[in-house]
Amino acid sequence: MNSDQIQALFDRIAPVYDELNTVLSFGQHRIWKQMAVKWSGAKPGDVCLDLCCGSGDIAQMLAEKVGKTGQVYGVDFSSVQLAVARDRADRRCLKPPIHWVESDVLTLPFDENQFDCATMGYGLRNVTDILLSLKEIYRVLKPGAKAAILDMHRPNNVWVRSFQKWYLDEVVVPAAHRLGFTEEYAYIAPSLDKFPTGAKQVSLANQAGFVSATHYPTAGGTMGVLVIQK
Ligand SMILES: C/C(=C\Cc1cc(O)c2ccccc2c1O)CCC[C@H](C)CCC[C@H](C)CCCC(C)C
Ligand SMILES: C[S@@+](CC[C@H](N)C(=O)[O-])C[C@H]1O[C@@H](n2cnc3c(N)ncnc32)[C@H](O)[C@@H]1O
Repeated sequence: MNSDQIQALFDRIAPVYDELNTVLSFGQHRIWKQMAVKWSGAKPGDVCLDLCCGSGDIAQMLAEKVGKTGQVYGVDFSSVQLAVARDRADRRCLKPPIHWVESDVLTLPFDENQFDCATMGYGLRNVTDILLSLKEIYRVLKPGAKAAILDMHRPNNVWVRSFQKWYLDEVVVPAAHRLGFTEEYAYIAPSLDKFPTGAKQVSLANQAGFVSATHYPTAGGTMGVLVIQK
């Protein structure tokens, strides 16, 4: 899929996105997202960036962490996801208010060395150029700052991998089919098949210039968080 097709896909599924994530992950996605926020090192007063923010779960968690002296920027190229994000955050009257930015994360509209931390949830697997995306994150982070990148992962254990494939094909796609989004959710499995493993992600992060990079598998290896430091 090219970038326009990915953007259109996330525009289309925006109305069902949050609820399906909660149902299909049994609410666990919020725990995985909190892990990424914690490992990004976000603290009160920080200026943080949430890339591929979608409907804004992680940006909201960052806003709670940085408090009213901090700032949070949520970036996504799907205007419909951003509208959902803005609406959800407005209803919570968060302090600080989150700056919602419509942009491609491969060409971020920010100067270099601007952010104290960054997060990305389920975004890296969807960008068309992973190395370029990591280089852009590197460019906008301050020296010493960290980013935590959460995404699905292919587990090493063959039984868990079989379960994951079965779950995606036989639970996720049929659930989405009932809502009219078969193709959109059928895209997850092949995108995961070609997504680099944790070790390869570490190598790409090093290539992008990060001084340290560690991949932490979670949820039996079906998810992973790549933690990188500039
Ligand atoms: C946060 C989740 C999904 C995000 C997501 C990412 C994408 O790239 C998409 C692309 C296209 C359409 C939708 C999405 C999308 O929603 C929720 C995770 C749901 C997973 C499908 C759940 C996978 C669960 C694992 C097999 C392990 C289950 C462990 C559980 C604790 C029992
Ligand atoms: C699976 S959603 C994740 C949303 C949110 N981070 C979460 O964890 O729920 C992926 C998001 O990445 C966005 N995205 C994918 N590629 C992008 C790109 N190149 N630039 C900006 N946003 C992108 C999509 O529009 C979508 O909202």
